[in-house]
Amino acid sequence: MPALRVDDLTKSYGQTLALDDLSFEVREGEVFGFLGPNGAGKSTTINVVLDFIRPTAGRVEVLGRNAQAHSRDIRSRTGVLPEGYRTYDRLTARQHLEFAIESKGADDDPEALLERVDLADAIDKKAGGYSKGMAQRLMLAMALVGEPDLLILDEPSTGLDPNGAREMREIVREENARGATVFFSSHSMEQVEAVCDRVGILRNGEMVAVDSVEGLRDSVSGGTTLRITVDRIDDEAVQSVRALSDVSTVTIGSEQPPTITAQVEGSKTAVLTALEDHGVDVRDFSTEEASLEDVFQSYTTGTEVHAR
Ligand SMILES: Nc1ncnc2c1ncn2[C@@H]1O[C@H](COP(=O)(O)OP(=O)(O)OP(=O)(O)O)[C@@H](O)[C@H]1O
Repeated sequence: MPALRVDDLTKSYGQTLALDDLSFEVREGEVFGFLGPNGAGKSTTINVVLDFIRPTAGRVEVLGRNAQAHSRDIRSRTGVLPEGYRTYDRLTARQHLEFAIESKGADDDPEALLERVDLADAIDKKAGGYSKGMAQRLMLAMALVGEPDLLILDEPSTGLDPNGAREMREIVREENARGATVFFSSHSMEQVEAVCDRVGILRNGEMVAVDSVEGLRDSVSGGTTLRITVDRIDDEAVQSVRALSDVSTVTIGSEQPPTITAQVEGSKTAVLTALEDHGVDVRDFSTEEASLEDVFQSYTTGTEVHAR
């Protein structure tokens, strides 16, 4: 049984088609990154999953139950970090957590939860005085109440500094190790890379790719970029590199000493050998994979992106 199953989900807001026949699954026990640019439909999907909004068409099952018919039961087994801040200025962190613990019928210790998110020092301070990052940490602590089977985190790194973002990733790993399925949305490939088993990329309300980070990288990178520093440019040598079946693009840099840059799908040695066979001296070479941001860009803008 998948932890989350979305089937042919469509959501229109008047003329705006926010979700267009969207289907995907999140497996039980995995960390799934839900990526997409602004307006792609991530929050809309999460809001349907939690039954905060109703779909125009389609079906969603969460933890094996229909999202609309069993929303109360689903919410009691799900921890949610919503988009934006929903803290109450006049309540302290302890009071926020006591409220969350009571409404879930859980027995967590507020202080222990706040220690996990590094906010224990502010336990009795009112949330009105919190920074954005502190409010986000408090929201995360509230999501952890009751050891949920499913954690849904909408843009969890919002407002967090690099330390906070790292701690958030650690918590995701800990929760996953405990057995929770984690579904989190992000604009940033970098955020999901470190923790996700699989990533789904949403664009204009449609899933354009679902794969492991490695799989996504392989699918768009067009291979590896091979950058070779040579003693001189020899036209015939360059032609022989272009003629190799594994090589797609070859560009020549005008700096001194000159460089030849080639997109290579297969053997890099064949490229070096082709140059050397024409008497060109290879002084140095380096290889680079496509960055994950390149991968994301290629899926979400439609432009072809090669490894840099
Ligand atoms: N309440 C609403 N009324 C009308 N249109 C809406 C509403 N909520 C979302 N939309 C539209 O639906 C589309 C998807 O929005 P959504 O907020 O789900 O995207 P998102 O991927 O979460 O974006 P972001 O990363 O900016 O949070 C957008 O075109 C948005 O303008």
